[in-house]
Amino acid sequence: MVDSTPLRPRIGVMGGTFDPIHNGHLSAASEVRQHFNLDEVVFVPTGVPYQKTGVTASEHRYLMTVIATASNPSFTVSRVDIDRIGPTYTIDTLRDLRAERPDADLFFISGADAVAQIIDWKDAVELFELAHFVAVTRPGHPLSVSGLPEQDVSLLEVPALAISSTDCRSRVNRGFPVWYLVPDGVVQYISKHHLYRSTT
Ligand SMILES: Nc1ncnc2c1ncn2[C@@H]1O[C@H](COP(=O)(O)OP(=O)(O)OP(=O)(O)O)[C@@H](O)[C@H]1O
Ligand SMILES: O=C(O)c1ccc[n+]([C@@H]2O[C@H](COP(=O)([O-])O)[C@@H](O)[C@H]2O)c1
Repeated sequence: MVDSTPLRPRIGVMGGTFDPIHNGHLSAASEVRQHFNLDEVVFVPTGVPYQKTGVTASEHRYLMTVIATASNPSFTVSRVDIDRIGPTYTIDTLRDLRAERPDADLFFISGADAVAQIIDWKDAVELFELAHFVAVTRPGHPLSVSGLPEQDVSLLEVPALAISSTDCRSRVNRGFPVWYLVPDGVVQYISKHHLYRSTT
C-alpha cells in the first residue's frame, strides 16, 4: 500500500542579532539546510536582544538580513521578533512561527557560543518541545551540549569561518574593509547608511 500521508515541511530557524549579518551565518544556515534536508531556512533578526547593549536599530538589521538572503530561494526572513514589543525570547519566536506554520517541523540553528547558553534561556524546557536544536561548530568556541536533552539536540560540524559581527563592526569603525566577510549588498548598505562609524 502506498503511504499518501503528506510529508511535513522541515523549516530551519536561524535567530540572531545580525548586526550585521555575515557569511558565517549564511554558510552555517546553508550547511544545516543541506544536512537536515530542510525546505527553507527562516532568518529571524532579534527585536530587543536583552543580553546585548548598543545594538543597531532593528530596521537596519532586518533590511541587511533581507539583502543578504535575497539571492537564495531557500532563505526567507521573518519579522516576528522585531515586530514584538519587549525583550526577544526564543520561546516567543518559536511559538509565533509554530502558529504561522502548524504543519511544519522546526529546527532551531545555533552556533557553539549560543547553544552553551540555552539552558539559561527563558522557558528552556518548553523550547525543546517546539523545535529540534542544531548546534553548529564555530571557530574559537568549544561545542558543548552538556545539560541539554540529547534527543532534542544535534551537532553539526560546518566549514570554519572565523567571522563575527563584533569584528565586522570594529573593522568598519577602523576603516578596514568587510568585503567577502559580509555579502556585497550588505557592504554597500553599511556604507550608504554610515553604520558602525562611531563607537558610541
Ligand atoms: N562564524 C560563525 N559560525 C557559526 N555560527 C555562527 C557564526 N557567527 C555567528 N554564529 C551563530 O549565529 C547566531 C546569531 O549570531 P549573532 O547574530 O549574535 O552573530 P555574532 O557574530 O555572534 O555577533 P556578535 O559578535 O555581535 O556577538 C548565533 O547562534 C551564533 O552562534
Ligand atoms: O530566549 C532567550 O532567553 C534567549 C537569550 C539569548 C539569546 N537568545 C536567542 O539566541 C539567538 C542568538 O542571539 P544573539 O544575541 O547571540 O544574536 C537569537 O535568536 C536570540 O533571540 C534567546
